[in-house]
Amino acid sequence: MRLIQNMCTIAEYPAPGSAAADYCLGAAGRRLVKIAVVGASGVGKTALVVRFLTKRFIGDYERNAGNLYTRQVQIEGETLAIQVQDTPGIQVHENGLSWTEQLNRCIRWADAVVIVFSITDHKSYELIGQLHQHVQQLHPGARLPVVVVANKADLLHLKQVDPQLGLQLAGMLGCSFYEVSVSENYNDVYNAFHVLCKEVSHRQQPSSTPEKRRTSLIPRPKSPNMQDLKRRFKQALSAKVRTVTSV
Ligand SMILES: Nc1nc2c(ncn2[C@@H]2O[C@H](COP(=O)(O)OP(=O)(O)OP(=O)(O)O)[C@@H](O)[C@H]2O)c(=O)[nH]1
Repeated sequence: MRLIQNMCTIAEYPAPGSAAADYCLGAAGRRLVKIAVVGASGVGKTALVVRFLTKRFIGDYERNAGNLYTRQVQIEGETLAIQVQDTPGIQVHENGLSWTEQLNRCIRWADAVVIVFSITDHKSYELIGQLHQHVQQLHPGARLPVVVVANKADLLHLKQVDPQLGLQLAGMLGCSFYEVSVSENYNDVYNAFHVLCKEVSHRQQPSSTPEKRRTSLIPRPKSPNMQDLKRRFKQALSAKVRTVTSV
């Protein structure tokens, strides 16, 4: 759903690489992490995004047209600019899921994706596998970091999905998993985004991989200069002459 009282919307569905999309990076010279939040309708995507951005739970929204929000996050001592793209709920039709061009553009734009389902809605859980596959298909050649979030953990009396199933599925897909109640707990929401930002941040710094660090610490042998070579050649020659004379 769409937040009635807009806070820090920059643009709606920015084209990748557009001025709006790179606003944060350009303005502050910070590294930028772009996150898309996807899932079925009504699972709490907007509530999750708003909670992450403002720490507040606001239960009153309009239907989502897809807003882009921004904030800054400290990751391992560095301040990163985070852009979070809220998306409209995935529509399920008789012949499968419908992927709008808007949604595809968002997923292509993103460095990482949050897939949300609600423990009160089994159908929203059933979409996760397809959603994950679709996300990876739109990023051929690069495995995009994805976190699976099971929301509405407070509504135990309406539970249709055991969060344990979410954990298992996320494990099978190679994703992190968080069970949250957006309405009751800020920390879990923050942690889900934080782990994703950290993963993206590490990927953006290929030079800081342990392998690269290790090689950069090994001193390169100095190539001998011509003077040095001449000196060594003379030394070797005179030693040979001495040996020959002494025979
Ligand atoms: N009890 C409870 N309600 C929640 C929670 N998270 C969201 N909701 C409510 O669930 C409803 C749907 O939340 P939204 O954030 O609008 O869901 P959405 O996924 O953005 O929905 P679409 O825009 O239709 O795709 C709202 O009434 C929220 O207040 C939660 O953790 N617990």
